[in-house]
Amino acid sequence: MAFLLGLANVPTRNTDRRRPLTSALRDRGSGWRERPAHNVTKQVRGTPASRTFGAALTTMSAVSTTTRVASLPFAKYEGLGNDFILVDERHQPETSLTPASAVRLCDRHFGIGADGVIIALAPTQPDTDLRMRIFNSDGSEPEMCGNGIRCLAKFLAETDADAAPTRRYRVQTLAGLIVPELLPDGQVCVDMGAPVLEPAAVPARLPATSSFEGVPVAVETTLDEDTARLPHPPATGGEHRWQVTAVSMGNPHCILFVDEATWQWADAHLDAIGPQFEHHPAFPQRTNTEFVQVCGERKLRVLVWERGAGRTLACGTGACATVVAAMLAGVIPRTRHLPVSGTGAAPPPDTCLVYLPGGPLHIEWRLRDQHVLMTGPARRVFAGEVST
Ligand SMILES: N[C@@H](CCC[C@H](N)C(=O)O)C(=O)O
Repeated sequence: MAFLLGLANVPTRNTDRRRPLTSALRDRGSGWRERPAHNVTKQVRGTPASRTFGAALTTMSAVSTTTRVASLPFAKYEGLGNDFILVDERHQPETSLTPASAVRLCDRHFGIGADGVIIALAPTQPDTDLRMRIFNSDGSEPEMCGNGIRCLAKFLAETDADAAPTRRYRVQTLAGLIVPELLPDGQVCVDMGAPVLEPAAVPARLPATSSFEGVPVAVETTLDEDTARLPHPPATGGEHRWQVTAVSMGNPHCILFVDEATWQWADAHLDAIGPQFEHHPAFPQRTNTEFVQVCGERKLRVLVWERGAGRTLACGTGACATVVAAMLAGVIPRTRHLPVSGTGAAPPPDTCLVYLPGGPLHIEWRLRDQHVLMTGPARRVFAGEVST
């Protein structure tokens, strides 16, 4: 409540000089209404009576200033419409924010509005530049966030006014070391590490149906357990069985390859069916869910329901997990390009285009080390200060 009062009383200061805050908010449709700024100055210029009233307001404002809790500088970024509040706390090893404050900041009506809050902290491991923590908009803490880490890299470079044409950051996350790199064209390429495929490690209570390099994997496994409770597209007459592939990119993903009609049905009913997959007993730590349609050679169209955030416009870890699942399931080929001696030609990478509602991501599942590389945009929307 203290936060809400603070937010109502204190005009947010737009520290991004390039753009007025209110126009940025209006443009992005953030749902944050423009509040009248302190109009005390106007009132003190009126009649003696209103001058007194104005003076009283000034005092009230001063009182609320002294009782107000800390003001938190932030910047809001988006990666394909997956939006985050970025906070720089690299001067300390632990964050001052709590899951509850993250929920309030992410609120699209009473807060700044975002899918999550990302905090940059001092590193606690050698050979790393910083530690990242992230809270989903429901206050839960995921292990990783693909779009978020691109936003983090841009935020760090812009905060530090880093003019270097390329910049790599070695970021400590709950999913291990992740390395985003700013490219000269403004995009960010992230080495997301290798996927985790063993069902127990995803974690998913699903039987292994196949193996990949000696590791058991749950590929296109029927969600038998509780199938009756899951919704079914009407066209299937209730006989539909959901086939899922479980992949972790540090965080769990449940990937479903569906036809056009089912994709459209899932899109129309996502708010109802998303939570049923997210909380399905086969995923003991809940799951992100991707409904995927193959829409061309090495092109996938993905609808996302995120654990802890609901429907989002994009999910970077989801796009990576989807490409891994598609190659494991043989939905798209994984070409074993071996360098041909003598030609000198570099083998074409196993790259896919993943179309999310907010736009496309380039994803490569690299043969050399099984790492997944994700390339896409990240952009500052506005910056300001908010009382917490
Ligand atoms: N949008 C993110 C994923 C954020 C975390 C996710 N909601 C979870 O709980 O695992 C991305 O771009 O990867």
